Order: sequence, then C-alpha cells, then structure tokens
Amino acid sequence: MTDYVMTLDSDSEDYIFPKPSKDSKPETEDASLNPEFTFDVSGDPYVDIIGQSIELGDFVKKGTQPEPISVDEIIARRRITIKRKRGDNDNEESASEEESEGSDGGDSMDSANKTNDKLPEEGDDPLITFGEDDEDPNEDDNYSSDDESEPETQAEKERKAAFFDSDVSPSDAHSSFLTMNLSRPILKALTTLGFHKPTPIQAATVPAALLGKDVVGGAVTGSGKTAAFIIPILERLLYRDKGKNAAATRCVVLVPTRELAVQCFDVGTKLATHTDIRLCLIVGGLSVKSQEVALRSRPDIIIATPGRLIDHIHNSLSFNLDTLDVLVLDEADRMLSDGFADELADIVKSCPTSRQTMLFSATMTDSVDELVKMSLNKPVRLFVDPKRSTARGLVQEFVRVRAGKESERSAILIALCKRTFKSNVIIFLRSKKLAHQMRIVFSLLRMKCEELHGDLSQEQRLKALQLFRDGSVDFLMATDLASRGLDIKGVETVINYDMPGQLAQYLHRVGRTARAGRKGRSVTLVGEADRKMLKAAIKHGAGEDQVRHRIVPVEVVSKWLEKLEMLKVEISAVMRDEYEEKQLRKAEMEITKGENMIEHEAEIYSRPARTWFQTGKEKANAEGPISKQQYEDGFFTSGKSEGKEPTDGNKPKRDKFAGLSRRVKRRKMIMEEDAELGDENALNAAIRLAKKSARPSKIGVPEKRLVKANSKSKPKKVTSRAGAVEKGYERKELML
Ligand SMILES: Nc1ncnc2c1ncn2[C@@H]1O[C@H](COP(=O)(O)OP(=O)(O)OP(=O)(O)O)[C@@H](O)[C@H]1O
Repeated sequence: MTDYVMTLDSDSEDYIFPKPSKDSKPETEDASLNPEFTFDVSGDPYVDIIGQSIELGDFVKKGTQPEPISVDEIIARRRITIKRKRGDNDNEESASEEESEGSDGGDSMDSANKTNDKLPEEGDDPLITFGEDDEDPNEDDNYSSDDESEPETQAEKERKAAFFDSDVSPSDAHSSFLTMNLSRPILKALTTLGFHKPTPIQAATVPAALLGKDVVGGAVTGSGKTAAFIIPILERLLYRDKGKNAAATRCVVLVPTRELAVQCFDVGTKLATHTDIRLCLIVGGLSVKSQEVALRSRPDIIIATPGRLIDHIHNSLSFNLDTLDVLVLDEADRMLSDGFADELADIVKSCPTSRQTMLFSATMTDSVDELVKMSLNKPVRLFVDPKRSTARGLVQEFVRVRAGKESERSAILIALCKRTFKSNVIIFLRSKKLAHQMRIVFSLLRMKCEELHGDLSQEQRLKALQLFRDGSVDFLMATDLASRGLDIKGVETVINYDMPGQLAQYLHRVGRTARAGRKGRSVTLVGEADRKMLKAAIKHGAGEDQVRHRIVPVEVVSKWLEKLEMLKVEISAVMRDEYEEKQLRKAEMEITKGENMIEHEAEIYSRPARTWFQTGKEKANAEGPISKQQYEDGFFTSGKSEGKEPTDGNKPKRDKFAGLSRRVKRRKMIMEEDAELGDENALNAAIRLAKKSARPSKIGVPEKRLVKANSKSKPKKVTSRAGAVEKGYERKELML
C-alpha cells in the first residue's frame, strides 16, 4: 500500500475540516457549486411530505409489522438492572462519555460485564468480522474489470457512433440559468434554493433535455444530477395541456431505493413550488391505499421505486402509463443491472415508445448492450469529466488490515471513531446483520448511533435518516442501501468497514461525503484480498495528493480488542433480549391479526388478490448472477431481501389473467366485476369516456422515432416543442 500512497503519521490523527476560504477560488467544476448551499432548506427533506401528512405514523403503512424494538431502550433497561444488581449506588456510572486525550474510552460497560457473567451465551460470536458471515460465492468475480477495462475496439466505437447522437460535449456555454430559456416560476425556485449557476452536468443536460432528446448522463457524485433532470421536466410540463380533462401522468422518475425516492421527491417539490405541477411519491413501505388515491388524481410526475410502481400498474385499475412523455432512470447503471432487469423491462413495456428517456448515474455506462434495453432514440451522451470518478474535495484514506488480523477490524473501527472521526460519520458494512451488531456495540460504548438497512421497517429507516441528518446521532451504520444518491448535508467522513466488491459501489459510498464542492474524507479498511480494488480506487481518485495511508497504533487496537472481548457477553445478552422481545411482539400481532380476521372476514376475502408480473418461479429463475439483494448487501451476503418492495414478500400465484396483456387484463377484470353488478354497458361506456378524456396531448416533441409496425402504442398527438420553446421564450422576454 505504501507504494501508492502517502502515510499519515499516527500522531496526526485529528483531521480538521478546512473552512472554505473566501479568497480561494477553485478553478474546477466544483467552483460552480456553493459549498454552503443545500437543497434541504428546511434542514429536513421529509418535512414537506411528512408535514403534509401531519405525522410520520400516518404516512407509513401500519398494521402489518410488530412495533419496532429499540436497541437503545434494551441497553438502557439492562443498565438499570445491572446497577440494581450491583447495589452500588455510590459507584455511579461515569457521567462523562467523552474520553480524554490519550485515553481510549474506558467506560462503565467493562465493569458492567463483570457482573453479567451469568447471562447465558449464544453459540454465535456476536462480533463477526470479515469473512465470518455471509460469504459471497462469487467473490472472485466481483473484482470486476472495472479498473482494467479493456480499450474499446473499433467495432465498439462504431456501434457507439451509430447508437448515440453525434456527441454533444458538455459545454459551459450556459454559465447561468438565465440563458437557458427557463420560465419564471422555475428561475424563482432556483433563486430561492441558491442555485445561481448551473453545475456542468446541469449546463449540459438542461438544453438537450428541453429539446426532448434522450440523454445518457454521467458526472461525479454530488454534482447536481437530480436537478439536471428535474429542471427540464418541470419546464416542459409548464406547457402541458391544462383543463378539466387534461390531467395525466406524464413523467416517471425511477430510483433504486425508497430513501432516494423521498429525496428526489423533495427536490422536485421544492423546484416546483411556484408552479401548479403535482408530484407523487410511489414507494414500497408506504400505504398502498393512499397511493392509489393519489394516482387516481393523475399527478404530473411520479417518483417511484420499480417494485411498487409495477404493483400499481398491475393492481390499481384506473392507473397506467399510457400518457407518459418522460421516463427518467436515476442511478441508471444500478437500475439496468441484473437485479432490476425484469422489473425495468415490465415498466418500459408499459410506457409509450414515443417517450423521452433520460438515464443518469455517477458511474454511468455507455455500453450499447446495456442501453438497448431502454430502447433509446439516438441518445446524447453527456459525460462530465469521465476520467475523474471522485469529488475534488475528497481525501481517501486506507487503513491496512494485515493478513491473519481480520478479527481486528471492529477494534480498528472503534479506535478510529473514538479518537478521530467523532461525528457526522457514515459507516458502511457489508451486511444488515453486521450493521445491527455494530450498532449495538457502539450503543454499548455510549456512541450515539443509528442503523439504516433493509431489515428495518420503513418508519425506522426514515427515522434513522432523520436523526442522523439533524445531528441527534453521530454515526450511521449502513449497508449499500444508503450508498447511492443520498444527499446528507454535513457528512464529514465515510468509513468502509470493508472494501466493497465493485469499484462503482466504492465510488458511490465515498460519494456520500465531499458533495457540492465541500471537503470530505473516506477511510477504508483494506484487507490483503482487497489490494486490487485498492489500486482501482486510487487510480480513480481526484489526485494522488488526495490519498493517504492511515496507521492506527497497535497498542490502541489491542486495547479495544480487549474491551470488545469483554463486551461480547453483553452484546449477546442485548441481542437475546431483543430477540425475545421481537417474538413477544410477533405473538401479540398474530393474536390481533386473528381477531381482525374473525371480525372482518367477509371484507378481507372480498378484496381482489394483488398480482405481480412474474410468478414466484419466474422470479427465482430470473435472478441474475448478482441479485439486487446481493448488490445491496455488498456481494458478501446470501441473505434474503433488502430494500425489496413488499410485493415480493408474498409473491402471489399466477392469476387467471396471466399471459394476457395488461390492458386486456384490466378490461377483463373490470368487465367481470361489472358483470356481477349487472351493469356492463354503462361501465364500458364510462371507461371509454374516461380513457378518451384523459388522453393528453404531448408536452413537447421528442425527436421523431421509428415506431415499430407491430407496436401496440397508439400514435401520439404531437405538438411542436420548438413552438413551445419559442412561445416560452417570447413569454419570458416579456416577463424578465
Ligand atoms: N446549481 C447548483 N448550485 C449549487 N448547488 C447545487 C446546484 N445543484 C445541486 N446543488 C447541490 O448539490 C448537492 C448534490 O446534488 P445531487 O444530490 O443532485 O447530486 P448527484 O449528482 O445526484 O449525486 P449522486 O451521484 O450521489 O446521486 C445538493 O444537495 C445541492 O445542494
């Protein structure tokens, strides 16, 4: 490792985040980002949506899961019990949790452990370390050729040339939003948000997207990609048909995780503040019923995760994507990967072929093989600074975990967090289990901590993020569920407990810090097996001077190793308490469920069963070599679903309409229902009328595309985008 990087002296542990100097003018792309600026003007991105629903509880689906259990409560209870057992009131636990300089966090849990030796032990080692759980069978494969990508062949170059529009290179022609022909309500929102200047990806994307072109866009993490696609969508929607019968869903933004959807929804809502454009959030874990109600009102933009969107396409009778004009895939490389392939195909099938499609990611692929899945129409390739993969303000540090010393990882992590990185730290771990265990360890050591992974309820996930965002906790233990897209203000450090299996995964993780021109630091624990990935990470860094080798003193590690050893009994006990409590709550839930079933039996059985686009078997067969789950778990787990939409929890059997097209199926279902009511003709007429009146005109003119002869999509009414732009330009001239 020393071959590549500068070594950090162990005495210089404390890293001071430099305050942005007023005089210094970065001459890079980040210069266009205001380090002091943040999207979340309110400080809390959930305020808008939660505020609308008054309570988080109203917003989150209830009744299917037992009440969440708080690890902190269990630990607090245990502390009280231990104190009582000791009967030693004089020996109060030390009030001060902060360790003094040079001391490495000796705290009361050590003595507490001594009194706890009667607690029964679980067979498992509560402090699993690298390689001891969730082994990844494809480990070797995971060192994908990210860093050793072979040079493009001539044939590939030609394929790309034929597939993409003649490269519109990202230009800085637009150094201001004012020159982009944007309407007044959007300019006003941009000003309110403090967006005075477009970032390079925004400068490149907005004009192309306004012309209705398909876009494949890439720029480093934290460079403003979200606004790059939201701004043109909003601008184009301002020219949509309005009126009583014109309401229609015209844009869908697909993102891989629920948290990202919430964030994107928040950005969109803020940018649409001064318009009449309506957005709707469609994600798993939130109430299906209220989403159905929202969809019936035909919101202009839907921000969704794929699973829940498909659920609505198949099961919400009045909902379809027939009127869609723009489809956006954020974190597109992830969405195009095996884990999402079938879901994406099902959604794309439901969209009109004449739509505009935009794909974005910090690790965007321009592989034609991948992109053909999206049936793009001569997309423009907008890659900003493709050679650089990390933000300019990011310093990457690596801590070596020597061969045979893998068991020291936890001790190294705690030493780093006790001595150096004490707040605003996201810690990425490869599995949900490990994230939870580490959270217990941190809580036992009185380090304020939350966890974020797919084993939590949606309510817990949102709460954990909120507590971390507002600084109530210092550490967030996360799996790769949190690695992509999350924009949390003030994250100073990202620690990788283990090196992820793919370079893209690493880049997204470290991209949670040093966003929007700020400074940030990543610290990665590197084992012997990770050397190849280490090389790749360094190669893709912003510059060699931004890479450090950090040494944690051996004696500090040994000290924490000892403490952790003593803590093991306590960790097991907390986990056991937690398990018992979970079982108890589950039992209570079952009783309540049983009572409800008896009381509301007739109503429950009269509900139509929800359907899914694949059978359970198809789904299992469709799993690629790297499933969505494995991806989110960091490839080292073989566990069950994380971040999954609830629809596949109870995979429904293939229904009697299986094999029929979605439209025919919906029609048949309605007719069946209607036949029961004996009012077939009236309903058919109503359906026809509703469909006709809901058919909108297009919001713009995407470039003409060849519609296949056998394409089922109906010809779309085309109005001139150029005309709309012109109209908008004239209007703005008057207004500005
Ligand atoms: N024009 C702008 N001027 C100033 N700040 C901006 C501008 N556009 C975006 N930002 C800031 O950049 C931050 C990051 O934006 P965003 O989350 O869209 O990045 P991203 O490129 O999508 O990152 P990732 O690849 O991690 O998803 C936002 O919090 C916002 O504060």
